[in-house]
Amino acid sequence: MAPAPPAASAQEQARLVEESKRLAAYQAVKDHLHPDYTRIGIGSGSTVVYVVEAIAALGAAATSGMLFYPTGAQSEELIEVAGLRLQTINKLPAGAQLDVAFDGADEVDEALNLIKGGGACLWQEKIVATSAKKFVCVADFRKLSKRLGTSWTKGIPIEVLPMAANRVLAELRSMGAPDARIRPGLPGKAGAIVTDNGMWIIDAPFPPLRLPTDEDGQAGGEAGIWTVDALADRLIKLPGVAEIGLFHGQNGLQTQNGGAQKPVAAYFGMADGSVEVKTAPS
Ligand SMILES: O=C[C@H](O)[C@H](O)[C@H](O)COP(=O)(O)O
Repeated sequence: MAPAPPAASAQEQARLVEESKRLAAYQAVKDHLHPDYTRIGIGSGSTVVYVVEAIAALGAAATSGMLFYPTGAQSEELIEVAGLRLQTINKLPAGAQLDVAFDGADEVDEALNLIKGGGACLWQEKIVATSAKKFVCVADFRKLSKRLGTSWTKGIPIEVLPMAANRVLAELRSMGAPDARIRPGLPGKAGAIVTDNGMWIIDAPFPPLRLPTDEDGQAGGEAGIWTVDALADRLIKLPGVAEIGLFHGQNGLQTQNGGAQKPVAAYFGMADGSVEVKTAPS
């Protein structure tokens, strides 16, 4: 039997991950940013950096007629530094939609449900994604998963009003996430992390979330086992919860108030240099 190939060094692994993010972003922009688009949503995180890079690389002649809508302080800065035209989602005329929104994810399941908020951005991301005619997800190979909560085990990020955080924590623990905790601030910041919206984040690790097609696909919280939709519907109703990092429901354009939380397509940069595209079931 041939000896197993040596494991990639940490440095090589990090390079692979960055390269796969870049590949996914460039492909997603190529496929989904049409030249006649005028309103583009830009998400948050390290993968979106490459989305903005890919858009800026098209040149001013291609992008000068486009307005870019951020999902927080980081993407606002990315847009400005790239020389793209910044606009706020609050200025979107009534009844109008973004042509497309690009964003990353922490985990994507086979039905294109997402966990988001690993970088403490999720509320504005959900507003921008659901304001778009089509939402496109960009990610690296580590994010591709059969069920949410399998590879992203830090928990579902939940944005909460600080004065209600302990009440929400108690609810989450009784719902099947005994290790739910308030996310601490980064080094140099005492106390909890504070979001762009002045809220805190609770990370709630639940057992992997089921899909309706699973054998136990009706799981509604018995013994802490949930489907994505049942858990999301319960979480968003907890008093004190501002928004949740589960993007779920239907794919594609759906309501009169906006589009879907789930992407129409998810682009994954793979370790072998290819890009795998998963599209929403019609
Ligand atoms: O809070 C952060 C956002 O939801 C990000 O889009 C998500 O965490 C993915 O980030 P990254 O592209 O850095 O993995």
